[in-house]
Amino acid sequence: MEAKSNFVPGLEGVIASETAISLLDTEKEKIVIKGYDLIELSKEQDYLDIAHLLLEDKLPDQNEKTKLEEKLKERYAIPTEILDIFSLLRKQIHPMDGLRTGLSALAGYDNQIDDRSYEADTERAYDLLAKMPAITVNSYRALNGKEIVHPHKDLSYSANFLYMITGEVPSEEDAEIFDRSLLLYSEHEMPNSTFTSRVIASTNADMYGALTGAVSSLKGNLHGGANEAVMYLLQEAESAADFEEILTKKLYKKEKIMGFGHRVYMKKMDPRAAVMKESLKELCEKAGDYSLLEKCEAGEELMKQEKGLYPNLDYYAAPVYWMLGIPIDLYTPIFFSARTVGLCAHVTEQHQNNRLFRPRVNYIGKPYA
Ligand SMILES: CC(=O)SCCNC(=O)CCNC(=O)[C@H](O)C(C)(C)COP(=O)(O)OP(=O)(O)OC[C@H]1O[C@@H](n2cnc3c(N)ncnc32)[C@H](O)[C@@H]1OP(=O)(O)O
Ligand SMILES: O=C([O-])CC(=O)C(=O)O
Repeated sequence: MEAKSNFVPGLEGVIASETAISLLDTEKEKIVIKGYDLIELSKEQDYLDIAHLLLEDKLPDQNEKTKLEEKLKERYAIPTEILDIFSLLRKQIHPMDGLRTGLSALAGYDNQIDDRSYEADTERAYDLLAKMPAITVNSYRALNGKEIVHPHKDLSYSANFLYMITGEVPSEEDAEIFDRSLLLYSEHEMPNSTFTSRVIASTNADMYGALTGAVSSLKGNLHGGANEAVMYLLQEAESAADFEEILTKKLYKKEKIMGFGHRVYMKKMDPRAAVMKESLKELCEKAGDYSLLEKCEAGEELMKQEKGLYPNLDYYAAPVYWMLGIPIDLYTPIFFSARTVGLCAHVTEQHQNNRLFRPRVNYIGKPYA
């Protein structure tokens, strides 16, 4: 029997790809995006700056930024047939499944679907970036029996996205915080969903197929689905003390606590979570209600003491979304929507420098002759 000795469960630490897009540099404690530190970028830049950086390899100047905003606004609308498809979906499904269907159906409207050139993939990425808010929000609305909502072109990209979600033009502060969350979710090296999209793209499959697979990956609660799970958990508790008790019981039963731990930052707090925690503080201060922050901090302290585990981005993005008035079952679709641009960059890179992913196995089945 052929023995394979280099098996690593979950491919932990295995280098799966070469990339010029991003790196989690654990020694320097930086999330590197195209040579920049994502946390530093989050202080001065907005989500569309990062989108430009990811797709064009440079931060935009004012002229490029204006052009990008105009280009996206021209492409905001999604085909009416896709809106019809949303209305036919079974109402019980999760909005991530609605989003997946809409994204998959978009492939039918791409007249250059067989073109894998850098230029065609980049244009496709802009198209997807432009259309994700309408797909995300309108699939959710159709599942909830609500009228479709059209983009508000006088608003910025993120303010419009939040407006489409809540139905109200957001304050400048709320739009900024929402934008920051999109920026933090935009790209993160090689998580399961990015790996999935690159594996699919490596067969020469198109960008829509690769991203549709990534939606399925990101929906799982060990990945993007954790942000919704965190909010349901926080809702179970009436106070910080109550939250500690709930978590203690779960730990006793050896259950995993959503929003804690990370394959790469296992023994440290995800730096993105620290930024979202500050945003949560701002929102609590504005509301004059610190109860959610108190629960989160109590959970953070308990998990540090009991398990030596720290919050990941989902732990603090969830209460921020709650304070922004976002329905819980949109949290994971928003994460995916924000990640679209990073995924598109990876699919484009994979198409440009491709070798089919086709690993081997360690056979542990019945003996054979
Ligand atoms: C933005 C994002 O997508 S970030 C990820 C969001 N996902 C979550 O928050 C889900 C909760 N967290 C987890 O399940 C994990 O920490 C993951 C999936 C993120 C990383 O998983 P892995 O690297 O495979 O670590 P693994 O699951 O093997 O955990 C190692 C140990 O820590 C424990 N552990 C890890 N995370 C947690 C947690 N959230 N709660 C309780 N225990 C945990 C495990 O039980 C395990 O303990 P053991 O060795 O005694 O069995
Ligand atoms: O990197 C990971 O494994 C998961 C994660 O935090 C992300 O996708 O943002």
